Amino acid sequence: MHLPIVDFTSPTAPQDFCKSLHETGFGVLKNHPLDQNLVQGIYDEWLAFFQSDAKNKYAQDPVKFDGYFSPKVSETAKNHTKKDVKEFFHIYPWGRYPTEVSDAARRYYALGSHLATTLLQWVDDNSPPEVKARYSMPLSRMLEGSDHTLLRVLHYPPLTGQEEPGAVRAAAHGDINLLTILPAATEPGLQVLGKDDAWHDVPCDFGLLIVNIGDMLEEASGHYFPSTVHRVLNPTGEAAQKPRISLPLFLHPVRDVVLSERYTVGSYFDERMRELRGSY
Ligand SMILES: O=C(O)CCC(=O)C(=O)O
Ligand SMILES: [Fe+2]
Repeated sequence: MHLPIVDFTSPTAPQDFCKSLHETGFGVLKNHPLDQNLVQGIYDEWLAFFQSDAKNKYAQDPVKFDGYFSPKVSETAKNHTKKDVKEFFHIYPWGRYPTEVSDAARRYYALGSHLATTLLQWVDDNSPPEVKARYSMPLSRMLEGSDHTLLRVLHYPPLTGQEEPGAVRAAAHGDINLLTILPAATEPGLQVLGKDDAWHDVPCDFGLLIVNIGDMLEEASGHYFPSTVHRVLNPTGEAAQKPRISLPLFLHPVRDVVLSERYTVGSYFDERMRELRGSY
């Protein structure tokens, strides 16, 4: 499996990027407009936040889904039984936001959402006519007026050796949403499952932006754009002593957007949530 690095500023970027999304479910961009200093600043201040007790003031709301998810309540991926070795904070525009950090993550949320609109326009423009005919509205408009888009700040703590056997940083899963954008994390570890059934490292040089198709866009495109399974492996050797921070932005349309003949965004999401609960 080949994951090409597409130069955002190249005249052929939209086509190259969408070819990669179609063939692998992933697209990797360099020279993109999201400011690296902003991303680095978020990594630094949120690592300090996760290393402090302040996080416990923001315990997650089980209904609204915002706030701090400790390793004890962290996710179990679909069809897995062990909890991932991670903790995270969910940022929504209407949700809680720690006073201990600057507004950088909020600014990133807005910039990332704006870039996602451009990328969805690229996807729309480069969908074959029979795929495009399936979309109930232009893809870039699917995010309009939505406050369901989620910025997740993830902290994978250094390994202690006390982890439950078989538990990993992020077990193999597909993302539920439309599209995910993810700046290269502070450490490697992200892998994607190829059509060859083998795991491949996703390029992780600092400054790259990784974009992947979620289940909702797979459904809306009649599977032309695949939502590819990915995972984050536990590091070994010296790297096991290092924390890892990552910052996925999960783009979510409003609930009444029609994805396909079978699903709206709302009915799709509810079904996936029921399945997830069933797997606990
Ligand atoms: O931490 C990463 O690199 C990826 C995280 C991820 O796939 C997720 O949270 O859905
Ligand atoms: Fe993911």
